[in-house]
Amino acid sequence: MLAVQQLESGYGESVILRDISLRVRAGQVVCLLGRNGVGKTTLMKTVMGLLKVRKGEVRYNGADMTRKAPGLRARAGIGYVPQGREIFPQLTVYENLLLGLEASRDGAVQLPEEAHRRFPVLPAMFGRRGGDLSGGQQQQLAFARALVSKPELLLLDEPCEGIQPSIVDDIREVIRSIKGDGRTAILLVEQSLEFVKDVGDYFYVIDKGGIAWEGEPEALTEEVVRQYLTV
Ligand SMILES: Nc1ncnc2c1ncn2[C@@H]1O[C@H](COP(=O)(O)OP(=O)(O)OP(=O)(O)O)[C@@H](O)[C@H]1O
Repeated sequence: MLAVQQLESGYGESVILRDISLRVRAGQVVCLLGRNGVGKTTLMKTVMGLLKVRKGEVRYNGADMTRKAPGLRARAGIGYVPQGREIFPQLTVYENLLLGLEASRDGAVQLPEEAHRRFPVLPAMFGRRGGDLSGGQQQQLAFARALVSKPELLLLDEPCEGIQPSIVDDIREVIRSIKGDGRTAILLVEQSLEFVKDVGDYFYVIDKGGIAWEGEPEALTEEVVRQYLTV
């Protein structure tokens, strides 16, 4: 469903990604790995349309998205949970969730049950300001907001960063249950190898601007980890 071909992207003069090709198939959880600063977030932003593609292309369900605006990609079914969550601190939890409807493809005006079924802690906090939630709760809110539009592809950038273990477990369960439903594919950036090995179907390792390694969970050996991931 997502096909990235020979993508080049970066900021100003600096080219961060030189030649990235990868695929995400329907219902899969595909994990992006790589040392700090190799460009994982840059790739997520480029797929979402927040950064320009300089060379190469991004195709989604066969359509060329390379020059499309982020809003259009969202309405085509791509959801995004950015690193650092980016919820609206002044808006309530409920209002933050309502914003997720902007990307709905079916013109829905009410929150689908989907939005909080997977995060049972949220309804009790609907009236609270987003900014008053803990980091872990904000992460759950950002995740739930992205699910409001029922995306077919979800870009999840480090959902467990700086989160307490019990919420990491909740997020793991949500990813597993999304995977179980088979309606939403996930492109996941996450530092914890234990976590990605648990939920991932396929892995890409970024190094020096390109895909240095790719494979299935069984192939992600200690040696691969040493070569591309250990600092
Ligand atoms: N807005 C920006 N302007 C200029 N350079 C940037 C910007 N954002 C990131 N970079 C640079 O791009 C490179 C890739 O950053 P990116 O955040 O994509 O890496 P990452 O693999 O996601 O890292 P991490 O694992 O630490 O989150 C880094 O060298 C970073 O300093």
